[in-house]
Amino acid sequence: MPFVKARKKVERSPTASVSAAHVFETRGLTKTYGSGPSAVHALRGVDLEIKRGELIVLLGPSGSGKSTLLNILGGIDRGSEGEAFYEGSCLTSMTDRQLTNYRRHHVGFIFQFYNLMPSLTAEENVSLVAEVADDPLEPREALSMVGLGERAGHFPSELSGGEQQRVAIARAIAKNPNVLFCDEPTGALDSKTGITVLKVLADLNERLGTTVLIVTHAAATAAMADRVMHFSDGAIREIVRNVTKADPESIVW
Ligand SMILES: Nc1ncnc2c1ncn2[C@@H]1O[C@H](COP(=O)(O)OP(=O)(O)OP(=O)(O)O)[C@@H](O)[C@H]1O
Repeated sequence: MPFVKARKKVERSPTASVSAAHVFETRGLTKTYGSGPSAVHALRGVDLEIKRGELIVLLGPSGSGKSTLLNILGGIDRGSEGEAFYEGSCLTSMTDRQLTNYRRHHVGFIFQFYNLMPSLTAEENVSLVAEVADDPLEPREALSMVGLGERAGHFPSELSGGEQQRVAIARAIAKNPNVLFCDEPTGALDSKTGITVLKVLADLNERLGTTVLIVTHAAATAAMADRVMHFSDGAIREIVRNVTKADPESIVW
């Protein structure tokens, strides 16, 4: 029986809220950069619903809007029109302070480049983030969860690319977030190391019930998802539900 975390309460935005049946919901979400003839329509009216504990993979060509959606759901960016809800609270109308709180206490980010501090050990890198969270995991516990408990005292330069990415994952999960946003988490890794990293993400999703969203160009990753959202030209063209989730190790790359 997987251990499912108690959900933390998000600070309510003063405006509309929907029922919190889903961890995320968007309605007619658009994002336009610039204006006039040079405007870029990164999102053209996205409607989606994501349930708690789902593992979602977002696929699509370069420039189709995947990272833009991830950044808006993660509170890094704001939509132009439409609405995005987290646990029933409207992200699109939160103040900057509320969005900062949301990012700090509810979400973890993993990017292609690990952005570890080179002068700090793995444990110190994880501690930095855990210090600002309100219900953090012990840094060593987070490192153990990604299989690096024995490497806590090592510096990034002493770790392989895959190990550094696992430290970055430990740093993200040490906040004990409800949602993990992963933007090309295996983009800088060879396929074997990438599979190790994907396995860690699948394991966290399974064991902690953390909702995981993965943006990737590696189409084979789709097999490990509950649902796959296919993007094209700023819109979701198709959503495919997998009957069974594949173990990342069984995926043929
Ligand atoms: N800050 C910005 N200013 C102007 N245009 C932007 C900005 N950020 C993104 N865009 C544009 O928005 C569109 C969607 O970008 P986005 O990064 O979401 O695509 P993506 O599907 O994640 O692409 P990739 O797979 O290459 O990362 C692209 O045309 C991009 O150039």
